Amino acid sequence: MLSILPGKKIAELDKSYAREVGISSWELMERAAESFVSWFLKGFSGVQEKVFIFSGPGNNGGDGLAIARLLSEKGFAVSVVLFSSKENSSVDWQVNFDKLPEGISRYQYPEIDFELASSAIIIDALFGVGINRALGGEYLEVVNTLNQLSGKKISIDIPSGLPSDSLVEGVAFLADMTVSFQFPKLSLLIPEHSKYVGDLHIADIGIPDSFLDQFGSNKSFVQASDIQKMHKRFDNFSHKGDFGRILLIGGRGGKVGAIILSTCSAMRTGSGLVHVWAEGASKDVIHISCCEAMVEGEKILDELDKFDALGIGPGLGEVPQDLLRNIFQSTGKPMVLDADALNVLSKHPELWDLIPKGSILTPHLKEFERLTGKSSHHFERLDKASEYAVQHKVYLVLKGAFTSISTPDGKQYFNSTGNKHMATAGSGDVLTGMITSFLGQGYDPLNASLCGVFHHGLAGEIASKTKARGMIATDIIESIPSSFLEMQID
Ligand SMILES: NC(=O)C1=CN([C@@H]2O[C@H](COP(=O)(O)OP(=O)(O)OC[C@H]3O[C@@H](n4cnc5c(N)ncnc54)[C@H](OP(=O)(O)O)[C@@H]3O)[C@@H](O)[C@H]2O)[C@H](O)CC1
Ligand SMILES: [K+]
Repeated sequence: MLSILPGKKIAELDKSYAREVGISSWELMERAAESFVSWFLKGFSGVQEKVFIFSGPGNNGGDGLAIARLLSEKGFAVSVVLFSSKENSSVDWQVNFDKLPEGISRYQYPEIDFELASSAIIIDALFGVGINRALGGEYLEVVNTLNQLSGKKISIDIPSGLPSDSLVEGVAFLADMTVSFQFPKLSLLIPEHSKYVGDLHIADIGIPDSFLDQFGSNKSFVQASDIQKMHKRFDNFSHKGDFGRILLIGGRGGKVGAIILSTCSAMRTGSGLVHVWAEGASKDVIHISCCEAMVEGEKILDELDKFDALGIGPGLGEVPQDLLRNIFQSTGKPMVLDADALNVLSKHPELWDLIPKGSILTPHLKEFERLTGKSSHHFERLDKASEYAVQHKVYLVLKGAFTSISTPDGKQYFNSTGNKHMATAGSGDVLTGMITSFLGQGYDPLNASLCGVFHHGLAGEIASKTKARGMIATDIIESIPSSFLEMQID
């Protein structure tokens, strides 16, 4: 798992890693440049030959110069635009400046005709994690101009102008793609910055996770290789009881569709037995839509002990708080709480400390706001999520791009799968079914949350390859099996 370190720790990280493995800071920069270039060649080989690199005075600018050299060696027509004098630039910038091959065109700002750059790929190497104030003067001027150009724009490490751990002030580079080194900076994961970041790619520069761990970050970025290890393995003698018996509670009135989505997704996630509590006419509809499920009446609420996990909320509608209170008091097992169950909790904070420890709450941003009040930005929301999880000893899954999972011990995990097409009705109900299913299969609440969120996102990515903007929640469910196949989970 990749630790997410604050920007101000990165210089320290570089220094101590270079010392540990006996390489120079320039060699580490070279690795970063090579990693960027190998990513670049996969997407841009033969597409476009002209590249303009805007290089600032620090090591981000130094990365830009090293990349200029490597791309020029690969046959691209590279130009660099410089801002500071050599002596006012970082040491490794100077080394890379001296290594620039003859064939690279050099411009000293403001002596550049932007007309030349307008048909090129623009690489932003103005500032990285060392930015310490809002853009001003010629940097502001150039970023404003570049932001008007229509060609492909790529940022190295972080779009220039974005601080690594706080909200942007003023102007920042609008990248189509950002290639961040080793781990994503926190700032790249928040919704307010999404228009600057574009598509995010993480470029490995060879610093092992275990080395990053020494820096004691409580935030991590979760990738496929982490998730693979969290899965339980079953064998040929496993029977449906081993895959868990779960109960889903919701689907009242006109919202039966929500609990059907949760039910079908729990089945597709591998649950052995899925029971659904529903009322009135909803029962028949559930039977018809998901014939593998068992539909239960009110009496089942007296038999909660026989279930390995509960998922409560999708399509539940307004219910008296006593329903939740009774459920909380009659089982100590962790459960998944979503949608209308969260709305009951928002109105009744007196229930918060009755929630069984280790339960998983899955609010989207609006539901989270109802629970904890308005936040002025996502950094504040993340802090509140962490506080809530610690205080009430629950897992708080805050849904959205890079869904975060806050834990009772103060850690925060960020998911790496999913895309914009998943913002569709019922997508959250699918997630509830998936997490409840994993919980019922005996995964601990953290692994159930991480695996649920990861496979939900991966299934969404797979479905959107053929459905794109037309994707609906059912398509995500249909792609859950492919997400297991892709990860070689049998
Ligand atoms: N492990 C890794 O991830 C590696 C990352 N690398 C790259 O290095 C940068 C960080 O480099 P650093 O030199 O620390 O910082 P910057 O390049 O971002 O620039 C800092 C310089 O800019 C000046 N500054 C700061 N803000 C402004 C501003 N708004 N306007 C003008 N100038 C500004 C600052 O100096 P001051 O004295 O003026 O404050 C600095 O001189 C990282 O992002 C990666 O790209 C390494 O290449 C390899 C390992
Ligand atoms: K940059």
